[in-house]
Amino acid sequence: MAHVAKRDVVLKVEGLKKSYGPVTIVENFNLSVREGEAVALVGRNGAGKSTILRCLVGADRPDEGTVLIGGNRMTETNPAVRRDLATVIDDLDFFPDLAVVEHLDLLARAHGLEDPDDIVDDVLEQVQLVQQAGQLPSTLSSGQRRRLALATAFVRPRRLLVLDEPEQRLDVQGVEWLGRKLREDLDEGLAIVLASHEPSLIAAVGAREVHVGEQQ
Ligand SMILES: Nc1ncnc2c1ncn2[C@@H]1O[C@H](COP(=O)(O)OP(=O)(O)OP(=O)(O)O)[C@@H](O)[C@H]1O
Repeated sequence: MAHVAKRDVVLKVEGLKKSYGPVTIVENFNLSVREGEAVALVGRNGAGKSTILRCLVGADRPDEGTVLIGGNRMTETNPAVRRDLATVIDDLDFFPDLAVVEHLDLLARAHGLEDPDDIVDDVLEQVQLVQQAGQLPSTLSSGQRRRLALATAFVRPRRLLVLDEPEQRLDVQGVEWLGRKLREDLDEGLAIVLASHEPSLIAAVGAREVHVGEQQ
């Protein structure tokens, strides 16, 4: 069904520039993403997709340009930005002595969810880690660790979800699940930006493709 109401812009990036030493990786990058919209950054290895994502989430500081999330300027310390933004861009560092379920429980409570137990159970089921709920992160397979990383984003409130190659190390069913899950998030009004090399995921999510690094 077409929504008549105009959807809010959740992410606005203007004039982003990032160099490492003398090498400019990204220049004059602009992006606007509304509620219920997904954008996939695509392009060759080294094109600058992760660099852009790192600037969006405050993990790296752009040399020029502005990043607004929910109308607030991106700084990691801004609580309004942190409330709106869920992100999985690197392999997460987990607490070595906290079990899978304890990680998710901690995050859900830290974000003040009313029913943390229900949400944690639900997400554990979605990422198929129910049987591993009591295991420590070091005992998980690499794909299971990836699922736990994704679960940390799904267990908390969010308006904007930023994911860097979320398909990494997921099996075929996992990639299919992720496509459905992101589609559901979009239907609930979330905005999503991902970098991906997996056309089937981009298609399943219905993401608008933005090509990075092709002007050089
Ligand atoms: N901290 C850094 N110092 C120097 N160069 C860097 C740094 N981080 C990234 N680069 C360089 O910036 C370029 C863009 O890297 P980036 O990780 O953004 O690419 P990408 O599009 O995400 O690639 P991939 O598809 O391989 O993940 C690469 O040439 C990389 O070597």
